[in-house]
Amino acid sequence: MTTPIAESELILNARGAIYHLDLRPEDLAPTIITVGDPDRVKAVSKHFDEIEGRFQHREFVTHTGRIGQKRLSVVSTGIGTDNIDIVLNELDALANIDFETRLAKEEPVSLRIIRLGTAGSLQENIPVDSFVVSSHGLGLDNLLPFYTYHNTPEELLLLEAFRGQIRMQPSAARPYLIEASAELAGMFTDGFHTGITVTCPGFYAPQGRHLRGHLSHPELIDQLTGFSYENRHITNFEMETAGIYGLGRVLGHECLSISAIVANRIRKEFSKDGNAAVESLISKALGIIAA
Ligand SMILES: O=P(O)(O)O[C@H]1O[C@H](CO)[C@@H](O)[C@H]1O
Ligand SMILES: O=c1cc[nH]c(=O)[nH]1
Repeated sequence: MTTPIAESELILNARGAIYHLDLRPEDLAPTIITVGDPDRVKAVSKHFDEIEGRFQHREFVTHTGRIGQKRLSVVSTGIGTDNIDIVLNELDALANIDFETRLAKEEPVSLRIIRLGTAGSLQENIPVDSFVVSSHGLGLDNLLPFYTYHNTPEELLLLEAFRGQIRMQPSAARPYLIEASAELAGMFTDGFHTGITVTCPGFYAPQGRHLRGHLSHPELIDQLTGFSYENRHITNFEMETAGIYGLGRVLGHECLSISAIVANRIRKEFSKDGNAAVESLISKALGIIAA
C-alpha cells in the first residue's frame, strides 16, 4: 500500500493513540492476553513483576508489563465478536502500521494473542471449573464473512460435516471455522481439555437458553453435543473465539483461546466460584507463557 490510510479509517487521537484502545505503538507488547471482563485485567497483571503502563478507554483496559524478561500486555475486549473486530484490528494496526506515515509496514510482525475467558461446557465429562483449549473456533456470528480469508482443506471438511449434522435455519447463521495456532496449542496440553469451541452471537437463545423468549432452535444444544467428525467433538461455547481465530488468520497472528468452564449445560450446573476457576486458569496459563 503506497497511499497513506485516511484519517477516517486509521483514527488516532490527539496524543497519537488509536481510537478505541487508546494505545500508542510503544504501549503494546508482542505477546497479548485478552480477557472479556475489564476487571479481569488486574487479576492478570497482579502476577507481573513490573507494570510499565495502564490505559483505559470505554471497556478496553490495557496493562503492559513483564514477568521476568517476558514483556506482556493484557487487554480487555468486552463481550462479543463485534468488539473482537475492534480489538484485533487495532492491535494489528499498533504493530503493523506506521502511525507517522500511515502506511502498512513492509515486514509485518505476527503477534501472539491468547484469550483467557469463560465458557459453557457441552459435554457431560467436561465439568465446571475445568479448562478447555479451543482447537478450532466455529462462528455462528457474522463477523468473518465481511473479510476475505482462506480455509485449509481440513477446515473445509470439518465445516462441511458441521453443516451436514447441525441443521441451522439458513437465516440464523452462516457458520465459519478456523483452527487455533498449532504452535500455541502445543504449549497447553497437560491439565487442559481440547475441542471445537462454538462462538455464538448471544448468551441466551444463541446458546439455547430459554428464559421467556422462545427458541427457534430448541434442539441446538443436543445437536452440538452430539456432533462428531473423525474423533473431533464440540466441547464448549462462548462469544469471542471464532472472531479471534478468524481475524488472526486474516491479519497473520498466532491465536489461542482457553476457557475456564463456568457452566455445564448437560448437567445443568453452574460453578459455585467462577472467579476462583478464572484465577486458577490465569496462574496456570501465565506460568506456561512466562516460561
Ligand atoms: O468471561 P469472558 O472472557 O467475557 O467470556 C465469556 O463470558 C461472556 C458471557 O458471560 C462472553 O464474553 C463469553 O465469551
Ligand atoms: O454458558 C456460558 C458461560 C460463559 N460464557 C458463555 O458465553 N456461556
